[in-house]
Amino acid sequence: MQTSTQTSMQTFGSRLSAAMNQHGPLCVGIDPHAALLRDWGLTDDVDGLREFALRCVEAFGGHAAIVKPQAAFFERFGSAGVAVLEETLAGLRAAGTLSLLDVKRGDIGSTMDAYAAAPHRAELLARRPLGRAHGHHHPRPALTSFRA
Ligand SMILES: O=c1ccn([C@@H]2O[C@H](COP(=O)(O)O)[C@@H](O)[C@H]2O)c(=O)[nH]1
Repeated sequence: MQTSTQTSMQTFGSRLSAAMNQHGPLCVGIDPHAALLRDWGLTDDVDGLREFALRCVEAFGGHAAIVKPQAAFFERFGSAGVAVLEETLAGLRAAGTLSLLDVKRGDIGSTMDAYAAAPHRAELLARRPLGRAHGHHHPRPALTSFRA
């Protein structure tokens, strides 16, 4: 058992390498979009989100090299969703599992839809679109939400 000081003294690369040696080279995504919550028999609200995320922590914590929650699908429920995201990250850390938080604001359609659904209260939001290689569909949900 390592202390947190010993853990923080290791480079991220050496921790990832050790985790991959132990669990294999799999990065598991947590993408709780509305259709997936429904498929799992959960409600598309913050309670359903929390249940989904905690099931993922239970399933993957201690069993995968690294886990990647997609922030968009938590942020769409505002600060309550962000609290679930924090709980998810804390759960992974407690299980000794590395996490990679995906917060890219210029992304594929499904995550841009979720970012656009987040209840921001600003008049404008700065975003950086993906490059041409990823297609041009991504800014549209955000533009639509802010036009409303
Ligand atoms: O180049 C990419 C493409 C997607 N992602 C992330 O993966 C999930 C979406 O996975 P799907 O299998 O398409 O549902 C989402 O979190 C994307 O941000 C990526 O990181 N890089």
